[in-house]
Amino acid sequence: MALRSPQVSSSSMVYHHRQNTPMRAPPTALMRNLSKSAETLVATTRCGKELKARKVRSTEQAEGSLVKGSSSGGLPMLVKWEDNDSLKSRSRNGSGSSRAASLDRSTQGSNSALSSEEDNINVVVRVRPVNDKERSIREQNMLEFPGKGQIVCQGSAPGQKPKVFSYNVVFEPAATQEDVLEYSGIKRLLEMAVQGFSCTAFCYGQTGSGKTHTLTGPPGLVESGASPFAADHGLVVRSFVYLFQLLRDHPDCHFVLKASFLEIYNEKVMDLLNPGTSRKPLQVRWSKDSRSFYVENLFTVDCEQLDDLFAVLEEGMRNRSVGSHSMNAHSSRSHTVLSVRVRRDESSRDVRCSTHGKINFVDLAGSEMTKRTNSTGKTLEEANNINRSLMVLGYCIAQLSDGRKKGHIPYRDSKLTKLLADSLAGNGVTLMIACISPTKSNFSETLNTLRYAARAKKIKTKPIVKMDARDALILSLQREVQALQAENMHLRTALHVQVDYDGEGYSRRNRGTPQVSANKLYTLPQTELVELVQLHMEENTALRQENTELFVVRDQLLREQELLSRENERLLKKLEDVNSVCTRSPIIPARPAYSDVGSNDANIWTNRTSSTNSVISSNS
Ligand SMILES: Nc1ncnc2c1ncn2[C@@H]1O[C@H](COP(=O)(O)OP(=O)(O)OP(=O)(O)O)[C@@H](O)[C@H]1O
Repeated sequence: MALRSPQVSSSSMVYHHRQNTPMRAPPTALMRNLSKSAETLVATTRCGKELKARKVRSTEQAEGSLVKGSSSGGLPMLVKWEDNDSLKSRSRNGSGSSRAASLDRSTQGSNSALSSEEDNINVVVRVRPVNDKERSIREQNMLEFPGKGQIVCQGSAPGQKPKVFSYNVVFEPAATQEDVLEYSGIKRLLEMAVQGFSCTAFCYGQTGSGKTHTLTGPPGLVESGASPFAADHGLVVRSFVYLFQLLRDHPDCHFVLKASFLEIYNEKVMDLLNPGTSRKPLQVRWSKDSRSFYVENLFTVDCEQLDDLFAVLEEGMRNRSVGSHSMNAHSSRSHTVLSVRVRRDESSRDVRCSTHGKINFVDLAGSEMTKRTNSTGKTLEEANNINRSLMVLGYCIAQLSDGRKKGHIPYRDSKLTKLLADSLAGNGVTLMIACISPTKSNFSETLNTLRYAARAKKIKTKPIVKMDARDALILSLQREVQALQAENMHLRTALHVQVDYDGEGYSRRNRGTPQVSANKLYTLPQTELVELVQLHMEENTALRQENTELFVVRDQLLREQELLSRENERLLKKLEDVNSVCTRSPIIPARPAYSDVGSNDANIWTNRTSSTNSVISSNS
């Protein structure tokens, strides 16, 4: 197994987060599969930890091709998000246990065909508690939670009607970080990332509404190197722990994890794991192969242990741009994207197949009313850039959610939307966590966020599994061969053609594709792989030809059968005519008949009238 067996059960987990142990070099199995242009770089974090990373010219392009609507052993059937009614919102007293079961269903059906059905973006809302400042000025609470994923916003002016919104789940102010892990649906995303899907969880909302708190906890917690089991840790650390649990549950698979962490600051993409002295921005490019945007030359860290993922998070959190304004002392001044790529190598039958899943955690900078945040100078410039990119995001969401409009979606108008394009309307699985504040002074921003979130709920994506082109080809050819063999067998049986089945396959004249074991397939040189693919293609063609011939024979037989039955009908009709003539004649005996049902001579031809006839003749 490329990945070292993780030790993550809450009781047995060993956590070395603050130790200065260097990360392990990438396993040799991985080295072979990386592009030759990749170079290994070593960076040292501020706490002295080595981040050994591979800088690949095009991380996305090296990832192989897409397989739509196909299945491989172990891929999950896509399950629709639960409807609103089945997911109760978290109550103030902390009850909410019934939701776990309904979300967990998504992991079932692991042998079913992978559907390419559309999937709605899952939208949950988290309401932060009233803070000390708001409490000190006795700010009014504007929100009510009637349950069933609903939020009621009281009218801000007298006589104004309350507005009701509904979502998949609503986390009330009393909800804990653990509740968000359990009931937001993030576990499903992680499970799907392990299965090969591209998944994204992003937090959206106004400044100070709790986005960073939801993802990484209170300010400074991650950087302080707190235990991974600290109650305040956000979704990211909790997801890392859950991810390693999932990997441990698949001992038959090889996993390779790679992580990257970037921020979009003033419309420039910066590498948070390799900030360098000059903070040179990275380019966002379009990949023709994967048909998505990617960041060129992004630092990617091989993560063999849970500890490695924590180091990546900690380093990125130290390097991200944070500022202060009147609404948030630790305000994110950039959008950040933390990505963990999960490569899974699995052997099923004779095929070794690799899937490339991904989980992105996106912490968006909050929208700001610059008047309220009293922004000036640098903070004002940051706020303008943040608001501009969020406006483009909002426009894309509005366009995508309107099923009637099929027009242009302006992804290219900002770096943020370029990088989120695939999550919003592409081939990914997406969770949006809309963060809001409950107080009256934030009312209009809260309404805006709730409207955004309601729109996002209507967006559909079409999740697909990413596989290596070679694996995808061999897998699909083998499936086709199997389907054709089954058809062949069926046709031969129907036509009573002799079939010699030897346990491995049917005895065939020209077919002799070698059965290569899973391990051997992996070690085969390129030339032999090409030969194997060619053999499969030849076998395919031969089976197709034979099946076509069998179909022709079957059609001929069907035609003959039809002719025969017509002839039968004609003869029967003739017999009827003869019989009717006979019954009309007093001297000719009537047609033969079956003997009475139930008599001992059932189904034996008798001629009831023949005895009568003999009587008649004797009488005459
Ligand atoms: N659910 C919560 N429980 C307790 N404290 C919270 C909660 N949500 C937010 N806070 C606190 O409120 C403050 C602001 O939250 P946070 O920095 O996460 O907001 P933000 O939406 O990320 O803001 P910005 O967009 O400006 O970065 C922080 O001190 C945070 O710890």
